[in-house]
Amino acid sequence: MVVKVAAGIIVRDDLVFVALRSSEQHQGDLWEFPGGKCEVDEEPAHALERELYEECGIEVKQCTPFQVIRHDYSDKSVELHFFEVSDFDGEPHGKEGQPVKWVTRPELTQLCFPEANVPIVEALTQKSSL
Ligand SMILES: Nc1nc2c([nH]c(=O)n2[C@H]2C[C@H](O)[C@@H](COP(=O)(O)OP(=O)(O)OP(=O)(O)O)O2)c(=O)[nH]1
Ligand SMILES: [Mg+2]
Repeated sequence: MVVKVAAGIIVRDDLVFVALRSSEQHQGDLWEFPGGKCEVDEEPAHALERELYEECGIEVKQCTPFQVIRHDYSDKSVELHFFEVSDFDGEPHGKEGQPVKWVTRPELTQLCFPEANVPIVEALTQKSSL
């Protein structure tokens, strides 16, 4: 079974917002682009809006599909729908108590992300602008 996930690359002023997954979560203690699993029959864009409100307290105003990545971890297969989130209402924060930070794109390469995120970090650090 493949788990469908929506994740948001929240950008503002050339900074990207990232959150730390808790140790209890799958791929725990690694940095992530906030998001979560799509519910049954839920479109990824809708899941993105729902998850970013639940986890970061923002309302997405503008988002663009960025990349879809299918990845098989040893214990789980995921299909990650990444979106660029370029406009939103509210100030992103760790609404569920998770550590969060804004980083420059070069700084993304210094952080430990789940394996599936490697192509995303590469794309974000190679492009001159998102
Ligand atoms: N949100 C997010 N998940 C990622 C990223 N990279 C990556 O491999 N994943 C994986 C880890 C998980 O297996 C899955 C996302 O699940 P999640 O734990 O965020 O789901 P959720 O927010 O619905 O959490 P929960 O209700 O099950 O606790 O996708 C990423 O950048 N962001
Ligand atoms: Mg989540």
